[in-house]
Amino acid sequence: MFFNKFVRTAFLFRVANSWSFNEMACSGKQCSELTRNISYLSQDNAVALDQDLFNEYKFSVDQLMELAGLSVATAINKAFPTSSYNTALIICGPGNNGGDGLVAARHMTLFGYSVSIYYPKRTPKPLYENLLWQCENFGVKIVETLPPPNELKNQYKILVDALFGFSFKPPVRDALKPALEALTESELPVCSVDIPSGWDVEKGPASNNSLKPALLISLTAPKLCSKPEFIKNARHFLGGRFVPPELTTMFEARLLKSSILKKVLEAIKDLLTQATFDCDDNGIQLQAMDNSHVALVSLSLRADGFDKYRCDRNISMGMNLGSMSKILKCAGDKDTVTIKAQDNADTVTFVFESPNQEKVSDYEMKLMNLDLEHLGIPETEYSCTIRLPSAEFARMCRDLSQFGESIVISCTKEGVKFSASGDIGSANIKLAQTASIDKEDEAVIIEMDEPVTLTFACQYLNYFTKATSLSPQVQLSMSADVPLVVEYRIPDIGHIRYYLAPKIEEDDN
Ligand SMILES: NC(=O)C1=CN([C@@H]2O[C@H](COP(=O)(O)OP(=O)(O)OC[C@H]3O[C@@H](n4cnc5c(N)ncnc54)[C@H](O)[C@@H]3O)[C@@H](O)[C@H]2O)[C@@H](O)CC1
Ligand SMILES: [K+]
Repeated sequence: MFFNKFVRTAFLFRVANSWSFNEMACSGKQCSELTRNISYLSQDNAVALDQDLFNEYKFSVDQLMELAGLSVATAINKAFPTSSYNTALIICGPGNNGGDGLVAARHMTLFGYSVSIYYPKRTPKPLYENLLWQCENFGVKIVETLPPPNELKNQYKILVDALFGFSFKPPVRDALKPALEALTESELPVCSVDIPSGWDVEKGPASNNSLKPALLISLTAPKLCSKPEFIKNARHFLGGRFVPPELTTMFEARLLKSSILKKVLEAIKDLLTQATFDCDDNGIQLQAMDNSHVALVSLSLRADGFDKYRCDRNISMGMNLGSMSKILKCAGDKDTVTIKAQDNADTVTFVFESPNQEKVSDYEMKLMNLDLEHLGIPETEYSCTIRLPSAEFARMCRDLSQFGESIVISCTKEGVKFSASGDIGSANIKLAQTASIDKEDEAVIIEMDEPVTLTFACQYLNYFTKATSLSPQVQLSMSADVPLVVEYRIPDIGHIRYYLAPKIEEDDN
């Protein structure tokens, strides 16, 4: 299905959730700001989207056309109000673009315009015939012969270009040339429906003589020719609410158990007050220095570890972890959690569902603009790696921190020793490699190329052990003069790693 592959982008969110039109861009400075991150459809994609709307989403042509025509009339009324532009000529072509023009004619009449239609090549289908019939009954004048282009401005204040839409293939055939000439040569402001007629749907205007619309109303989604470099000073609106809101989400990650996310947050929130979650096809990454710039936290959650994961475009979401933690506290441990975001949005949504779906709650959190500070972590071969039960490590760090501010970790052939000393005395805990590994989770495994002894701040090790509930084992990797890595592998989904620089031996004098 084309939709699912392609069209979950920002602007569709706007289409689905806004009124029947949205001003996306206008002349001057605002233009580039507002259109900067918009995605544009190629001609093939526009046709495929059209088919999806009919076939997958069961819209009827008249339904879409009615909304399209209403949004065209509404945008025109906004850009060219009846107070100054009370007479309009709508030039309708043989296809659906022309049909949009016929619908717009009816609505514009109701808005107070005096509307005429030029409809030279009528397609004998009940849809168009009925629309034309309705126009006549609404008092819309039907023009059979076009006056020369230079005389149009004596009779009309604006022209509406409903001649060709996204199915146009240049060059224009002779029968419709006069209609196009009227649009390009009249010197009246032209309001183009979906595509400025005569333009290449993807490459824009063919030459300097091509139509220069004053207003463009893109329908459903802007096509490539509506990029700012082509439409220059035209005002640009997006019309039509055709897209189911569900499809407008561009990022969605779902975990059957919210407890994993809660635990992840518990494991980082004392070290970081805010952090950026970088999401792409592969999953979610977070990398940040702690508040005092001593330790580095690196979190990786793989896409395949989620029960559902979709990320149509890379996004970075800056989050306040205190706020996120408050929100996650509202989820029951057995609740399913879904994180959702729209492209370009300034909020992220957390949805919690109870196991039997009887309770569904959603929480929207404001995102933050954080400076991205990506630190390359070099691949390092470590002299020692020690794997031990995470609960054991937590307990040792807690116990030893009663003796002093630092813990010395010393890894030799005999085993690994954790020690601390201070005013009340000293403490040493020695662990030897487990002789036989019956239960992997309880094993102590030491791999050593060279003995290493390093000193670390207790406070940070204790922060790291907040991740204990994420994994039964923890791995410590050490080499002389490089940061210690404390790694917790989160089963089936990823890992959290903490990096901490060793303390330099203090000179007693
Ligand atoms: N899918 C959507 O999202 C919607 C599409 N709508 C409208 O539908 C339009 C597309 O409609 P259609 O596919 O019917 O196509 P068009 O309205 O773009 O025009 C096709 C007609 O123009 C003729 N034509 C093509 N190239 C020509 C040339 N070089 N010289 C002379 N005649 C030429 C074709 O023979 C055909 O009769 C859109 O641009 C939009 O305005 C709206 O009605 C509703 C929503
Ligand atoms: K058009």
